[in-house]
Amino acid sequence: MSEKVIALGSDHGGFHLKSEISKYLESLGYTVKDYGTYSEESVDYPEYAYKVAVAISKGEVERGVILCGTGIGISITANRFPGVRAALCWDSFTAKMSRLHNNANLLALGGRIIGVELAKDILNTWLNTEFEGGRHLRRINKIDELAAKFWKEYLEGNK
Ligand SMILES: O=C(CO)[C@H](O)[C@H](O)COP(=O)(O)O
Repeated sequence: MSEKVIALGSDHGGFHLKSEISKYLESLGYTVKDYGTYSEESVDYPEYAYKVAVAISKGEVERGVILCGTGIGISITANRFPGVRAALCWDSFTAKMSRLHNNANLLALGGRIIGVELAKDILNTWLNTEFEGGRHLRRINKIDELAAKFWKEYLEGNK
């Protein structure tokens, strides 16, 4: 597993920007693992969020970029999976904070909102900002701890 591998996934609404991001990442020396979709034909974003989120959750890839028309649906879906921290960002400040404080392992973008040059700016900041740790580590650990607690109690209550 390498930091230099970036997973990509989108629906049709994010397909165009995903293609541009893929070329840009390769030009920067990253290896792109593209989980689709591969055309502008209409598809359902949860399927592509699932593919990328599972790869992150299982530790097959460390970081990735997911896109739909707004970035909302694909990030909502990805955040259902353990260990996934998908951040919907719209400028370099939100991208920077998503790394510093949230250790976001998925960057979510709106393909119908963000232009190519802005996306490159966001991506550069996101790829090159390290997690601060400290109090933020305690907080991000609580995300999965509380979700696991909920599911344990829920499943025990339904036995
Ligand atoms: O942004 C999205 C989800 O948050 C989708 O890309 C969007 O809903 C797709 O819409 P349509 O089927 O009308 O192309």
